[in-house]
Amino acid sequence: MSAKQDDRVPVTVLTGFLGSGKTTLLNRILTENHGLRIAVIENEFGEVGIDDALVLDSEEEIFEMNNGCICCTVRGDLIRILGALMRRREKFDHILIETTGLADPAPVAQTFFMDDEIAAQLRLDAIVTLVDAAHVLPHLDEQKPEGVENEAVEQIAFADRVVLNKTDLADEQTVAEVIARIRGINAPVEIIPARHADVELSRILDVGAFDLERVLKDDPQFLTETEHQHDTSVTSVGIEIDGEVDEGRLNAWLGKLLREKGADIFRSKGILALAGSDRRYVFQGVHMLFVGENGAPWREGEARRNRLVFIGRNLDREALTHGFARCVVTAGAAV
Ligand SMILES: Nc1nc2c(ncn2[C@@H]2O[C@H](COP(=O)(O)OP(=O)(O)OP(=O)(O)O)[C@@H](O)[C@H]2O)c(=O)[nH]1
Repeated sequence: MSAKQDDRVPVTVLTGFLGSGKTTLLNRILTENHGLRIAVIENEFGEVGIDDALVLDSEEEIFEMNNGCICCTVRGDLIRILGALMRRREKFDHILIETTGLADPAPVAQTFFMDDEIAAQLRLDAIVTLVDAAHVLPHLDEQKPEGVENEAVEQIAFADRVVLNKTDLADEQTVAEVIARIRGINAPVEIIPARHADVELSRILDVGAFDLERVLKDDPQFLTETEHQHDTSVTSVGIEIDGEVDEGRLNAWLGKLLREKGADIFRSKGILALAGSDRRYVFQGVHMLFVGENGAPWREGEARRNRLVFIGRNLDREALTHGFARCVVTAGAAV
């Protein structure tokens, strides 16, 4: 049966390492005029959830799963949300699942084959993996302890489509090297180069690309494997402090921090209240690169609460919390 004859609801799994551009692609999908009604399930890694504020307002239904990783601890929640969606299946045409940057897509994909009720109503359409052309190589090269998987490699191995994103940040030689590495992990995968995840949606949505036979050939245990081990050396530090932030101090602190520790700080993001501004300030960092921009205005009477998260290795919670607290100029209580 071809994907077009199959009347089950197609599901796209968006995966890719921390900071590779999943939310950017999600926002593109949510704002583009494709006529599809999409239900979105979002899973975020980090003690403090930021992505809910980064996903653009849209008509679509969005379910957040922030208290664990979709590929293990909250898989039960995923099944429950899918179950609830199936009971209202006439309300949407497509389901999109954004995994955390540290998720192994295999257990998420398994969900669509191991639960009979789900398998009868939903069809895994494709695993779409975002790859950050500028930052992926060191993550692919990381040596992990025995038995611990390399998530960046797994995400590419399981991809039905790779969106090779951030080609604006990498030179030609690096892009060619990244493509060769992707081919080495997953030879037949379609690779779509992109900037700011500007992909033609017809190349990634409703493409009928997930191929269970191919997966079983590469990984005969796919349908039976239940155990996998995460790299527990990657952790997160979340900070929530009320008050207003001095922009000069913030830039000096964050600039120095990411210059010195950017190899270990894989990802940073935050929603901040800058002194003198009535709009939220959104900052996003991937290793040493960071950008800040104004977001939506604070609502009347809303507490100016700064929320930040750092994800990486060897994070010094106290130094990060104190460093940020020194950028806050009006009195606030650390939470
Ligand atoms: N220069 C450049 N920046 C990009 C591109 N795509 C995304 N970004 C920026 O990279 C940062 C991370 O992008 P996100 O879409 O939040 O990445 P993500 O994969 O959702 O990140 P996690 O939440 O950590 O999993 C943001 O500041 C984006 O604006 C690109 O192609 N080029």
